[in-house]
Amino acid sequence: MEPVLKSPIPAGTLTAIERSKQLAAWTAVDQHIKPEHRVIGIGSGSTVPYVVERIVLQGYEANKDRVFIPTGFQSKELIISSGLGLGDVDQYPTIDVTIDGADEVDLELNCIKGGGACHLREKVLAEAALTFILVADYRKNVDYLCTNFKPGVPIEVVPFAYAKVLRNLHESLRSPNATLRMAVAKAGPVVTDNGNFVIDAPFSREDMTDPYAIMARIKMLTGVVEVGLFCHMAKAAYFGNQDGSVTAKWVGGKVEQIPACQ
Ligand SMILES: O=C(CO)[C@H](O)[C@H](O)COP(=O)(O)O
Repeated sequence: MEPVLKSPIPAGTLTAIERSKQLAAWTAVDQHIKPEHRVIGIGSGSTVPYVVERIVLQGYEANKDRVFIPTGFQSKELIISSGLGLGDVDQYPTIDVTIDGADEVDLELNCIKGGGACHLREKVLAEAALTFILVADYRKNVDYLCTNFKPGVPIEVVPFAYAKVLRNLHESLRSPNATLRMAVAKAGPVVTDNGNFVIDAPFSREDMTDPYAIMARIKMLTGVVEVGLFCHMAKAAYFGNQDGSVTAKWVGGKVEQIPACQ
């Protein structure tokens, strides 16, 4: 039987923010996950379940020969519970399309990622992808990074180096408020899927005019595993808006307003 293209979530039960995440995710899937795509990267966060929701709605025939690569524990569980085929990036180092969320996206499609502490695997899957697409709600659509997302740039570090990297950030990299991310329902720091810690480092507007430069400097600090600044990687970013439309920003500067899909 052909799938019915509608959300399994009853209409009207989503908040405005959740609806905007869903709109972005659905539009990105409709535009970028095509029948010929066999290996698909699935990002992390609260927007990505809507990506998987729309992929599932493409139906059994479309999905039966596909492999889905997760960026962490959450997306692995999502892939399995949705009945999709699971693979890993060491088996599939070339991915057709990766779709992922973002904490903030600037005019040039540079973005902050790692709000969910998954940015190491997320960056590997973004780099492995022939096409990397971002999906987010309207709050993430900014001109400069660190505008609305106040925690700053997530930096994954090996545990024994965290104090040294914090000192480097405070003293040499102009991020005096960089802090170790603490867990909420556990005493002590957040531990990533890779067994590492995360530092959140806010940067000034001046530094965020050239996020690649600051990313390169942070990456050079010994003990840093990965930086949650993804520069010059995304082909397009989709933002769900409060009025039901979707804004698509493309690499090169083109901006489109897309009516909501049904
Ligand atoms: O980078 C991420 C996880 O490491 C997420 O993609 C990012 O935090 C966005 O999440 P959400 O869709 O919940 O806003």
